[in-house]
Amino acid sequence: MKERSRQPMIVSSVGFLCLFVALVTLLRPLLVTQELLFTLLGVINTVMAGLCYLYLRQSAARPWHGALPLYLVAAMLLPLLAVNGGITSHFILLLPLLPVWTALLLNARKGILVALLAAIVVLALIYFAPILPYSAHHQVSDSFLLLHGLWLILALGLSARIGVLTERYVLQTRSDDDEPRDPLTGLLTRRAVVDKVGFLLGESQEQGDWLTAMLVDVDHLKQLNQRYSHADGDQLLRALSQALLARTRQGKDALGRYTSKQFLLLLPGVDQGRAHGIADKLCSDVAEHTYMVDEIPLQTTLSIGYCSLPASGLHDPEHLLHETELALKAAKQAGGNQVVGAEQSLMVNRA
Ligand SMILES: Nc1nc2c(ncn2[C@@H]2O[C@H](COP(=O)(O)OP(=O)(O)OP(=O)(O)O)[C@@H](O)[C@H]2O)c(=O)[nH]1
Repeated sequence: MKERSRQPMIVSSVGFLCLFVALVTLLRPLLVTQELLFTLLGVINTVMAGLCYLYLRQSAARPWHGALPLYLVAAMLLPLLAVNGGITSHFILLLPLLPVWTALLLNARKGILVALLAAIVVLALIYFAPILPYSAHHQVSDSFLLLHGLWLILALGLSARIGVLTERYVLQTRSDDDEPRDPLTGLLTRRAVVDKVGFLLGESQEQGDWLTAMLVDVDHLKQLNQRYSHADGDQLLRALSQALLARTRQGKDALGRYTSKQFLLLLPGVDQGRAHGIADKLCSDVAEHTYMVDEIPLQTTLSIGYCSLPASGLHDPEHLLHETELALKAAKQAGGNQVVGAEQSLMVNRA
């Protein structure tokens, strides 16, 4: 999902939610007789959504903003379900919208997680049906409740799948110009390249292939900045990012500036053996190269940590990035100018 376009979508969806809840609260008593309690809950929900909307409109984008509307909906929906007959409540029909909405606001993996959580809520509502207030449990059979629950769980599964397809469509149709770029190097920003980890991991698992994540750190940049100048350091970072970019396969690999002096390279279809070869070659090429910056010959070295995950097994993006960071940490601790793979780094960290 696009970093820059997500915030307006979050704000407008919370605004829409606020309007929807306010209208239902106002109009529903005109159409059906209902307890005062529902109007009260509706008013509370409208105020909550309104406050969230005002907050989102006024504040700068934050990484957790995408999750805010989802917490809001959970805070609105769960009390309504608890007092309005649980699984037989018509409010439950809103539940299958959540996974696809999560995929749009966050990512498809979180959408799948929300679908699982919602399925647990459905099962809990079936279990607690006899004690829920206003429950239609006494008017319907247990088998009806189970069938209704099954239908909802299927709808949640379908919604999660639509979320996955939507995310894939957006990522595939996004042109390079739309991607958020780091101003110094022109590479993808940290957020944009981390977004790609989940997408590429999902693709490699579907295709039964490997995915390698490689973190490349520039050694002793502080020393170089102090000896020459920060501007020279900037130029060196630019030259290194171009050297890395030249090694990526267009339309396949992804490269971004992960931290100020670290680059994240994502290599789909590359296993441990190939990853080690690529990293070794990169390390030695950079160490042997002399970069001309303002007519000053500069030399530097790189430390590289990588982690290659096979298609088998359940992996998530956080796990892949964590293992890669550990591998890089091991390479730095061993003195820099070297390559460490995740398995090696685990051995180093255990020792
Ligand atoms: N020129 C330049 N320097 C940067 C940039 N971002 C961070 N730095 C510098 O990178 C240095 C990082 O310092 P350290 O964390 O000690 O890392 P290091 O000097 O590379 O040492 P090791 O990581 O141990 O090899 C600091 O001096 C920062 O000022 C940047 O965008 N441009």
